[in-house]
Amino acid sequence: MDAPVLLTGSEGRVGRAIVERLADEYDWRLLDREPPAEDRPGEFVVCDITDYDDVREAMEGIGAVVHLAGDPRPEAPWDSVLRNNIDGTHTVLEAAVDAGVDRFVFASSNHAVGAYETADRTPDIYRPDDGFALDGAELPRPSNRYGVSKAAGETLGRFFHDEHGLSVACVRIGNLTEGHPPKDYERGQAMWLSHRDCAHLFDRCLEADYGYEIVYGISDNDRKYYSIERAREVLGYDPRDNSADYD
Ligand SMILES: NC(=O)C1=CN([C@@H]2O[C@H](COP(=O)(O)OP(=O)(O)OC[C@H]3O[C@@H](n4cnc5c(N)ncnc54)[C@H](O)[C@@H]3O)[C@@H](O)[C@H]2O)C=CC1
Ligand SMILES: O=C1O[C@H](COP(=O)(O)O)[C@@H](O)[C@H](O)[C@H]1O
Repeated sequence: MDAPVLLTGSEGRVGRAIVERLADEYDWRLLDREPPAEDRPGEFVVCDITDYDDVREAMEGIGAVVHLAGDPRPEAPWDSVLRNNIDGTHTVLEAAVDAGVDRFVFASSNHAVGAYETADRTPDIYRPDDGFALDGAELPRPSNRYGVSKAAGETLGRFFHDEHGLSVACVRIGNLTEGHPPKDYERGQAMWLSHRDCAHLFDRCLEADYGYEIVYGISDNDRKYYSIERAREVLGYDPRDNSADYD
């Protein structure tokens, strides 16, 4: 990717995991409603993603967008996810297409499919050797309003791909935890995403060729019940971490 990459939500957990590891790989333009707490590579834009004019200006000359900005709380109230996650994502997509951006990588979530974790399936699905698996082709089944907003973002991406030819990758991120998987939390261990694999996965989303994809953003955990085969096949994702290595 030779053109600059716009990453929204850069001051958050996922944004920092990506940019810290890929600082020299791309010409970054970082965006957040909060100013940077410390030096960041490239340019920095402080604006709210719901402000079309500001976002459109930030898109000038951009080749690809990594869209992370939003309310990440599973318990977030409807007014917040409606504004930040749904209207905000629509605004970023519209500004990207208007600016001629080629590629859009969207931070979706495990909560877009959380309701597949039914009482009869859990906790067994969080353990190795259980046969249940999701592969990204299944319908969304949100477990809360936040998950609804993430499923809406995926569908917005599908529309902008079909309508405008934008390459779109939706990454259903599991549980990003630095240094080791969550402790004493089987769900978190099943869907752990290490910082190293997170940066690698988003790097592949910026480099691979695809039209519209939904993939799972997790490390290669023995406990996983999300398949990462599509990410391997289409993106060349090759995770190096496994939550079982920390048992
Ligand atoms: N951390 C995780 O394990 C997971 C994160 N995700 C998703 O990844 C994305 C990033 O998550 P985190 O980094 O953990 O969240 P975070 O809360 O640490 O970072 C989000 C960043 O977005 C910014 N932001 C929020 N609303 C904004 C707006 N309207 N305009 C401009 N900036 C805005 C915030 O200032 C913050 O710096 C989110 O979309 C979240 O839903 C999905 C699954 C798991
Ligand atoms: O989408 C997200 O999911 C992770 C994992 O969900 P959890 O309910 O098992 O914690 C969550 O940690 C993160 O904050 C959220 O954005």
